[in-house]
Amino acid sequence: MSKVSFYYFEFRGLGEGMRRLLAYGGQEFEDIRIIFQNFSEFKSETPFGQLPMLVIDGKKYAQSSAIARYLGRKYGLAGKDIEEDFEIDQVMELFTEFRLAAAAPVYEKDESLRPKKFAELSETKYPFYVQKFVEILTKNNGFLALGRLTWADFVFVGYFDCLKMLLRMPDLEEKYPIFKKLVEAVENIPKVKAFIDSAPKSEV
Ligand SMILES: N[C@@H](CCC(=O)N[C@@H](CS)C(=O)NCC(=O)O)C(=O)O
Repeated sequence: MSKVSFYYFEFRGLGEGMRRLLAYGGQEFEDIRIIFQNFSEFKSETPFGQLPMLVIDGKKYAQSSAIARYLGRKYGLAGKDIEEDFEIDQVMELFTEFRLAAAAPVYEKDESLRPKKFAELSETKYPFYVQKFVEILTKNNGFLALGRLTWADFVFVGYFDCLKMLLRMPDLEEKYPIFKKLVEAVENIPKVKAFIDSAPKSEV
C-alpha cells in the first residue's frame, strides 16, 4: 500500500480542497499541518518553495491545481474527454485569477497603499468575478463545470472562507445562495463530511 502524506498550513486555504479530495477518494493520508511561522525551516523540502505538497511513496507533487487535477482524475471527478477537461481547467484558471486579485492588497509591499488597492479592486475586479461565478454556477446546475461535481468544486469550496475574508464579504452566500448550495454539495458528501468533522478546526 502506498504511503501518502499531504502538507499544507494549519488553515484550510488553498490546501483544503486537496485534503477533501483525498478523503473523497477514500485515501488514507498523513495530514501534515505546518505552522506558517515555521515554514522557512521546511521551505527547501518543497519543489517550488511553497505549499501545498502531496507526497506519494517519496515522490513530491506540487502546485495546487495540478495536484487537484491529478486527484480528480484518480477519483472520477475529471472530464470524460479533453473537451470536458477544458471546461474544468478554464474555470479553475478564472478561480486562480480571482484568488490572486483577492489576495493582491495583502501582498502589496507598501502597507500604506493597501487600502487604496483594496478600494480599487472592490469597485472593479471583485464585482466582476463574483458576477461571473454566479453566472457559471447558474449555468452549471450549481457546480463550476459540466453541470456536475468535479475536482474544481473541491478547490473552490476549500478556499471559499478565505476568499470571503479577503474580499471582506462575510455575507456572500446570503447574498448569492448559489454559493451556499455549492458549499453544501461538497461538504455534505459523507466521506468529506466525516473528514471535516474529524479535522482540526480553523477560521479559514
Ligand atoms: N502556485 C502555487 C501557489 C502556492 C502558494 O501560494 N502557497 C502559499 C500558501 S497559500 C505558500 O506556500 N506561502 C508560503 C511562502 O510562499 O513562503 C499553488 O497553486 O500551489
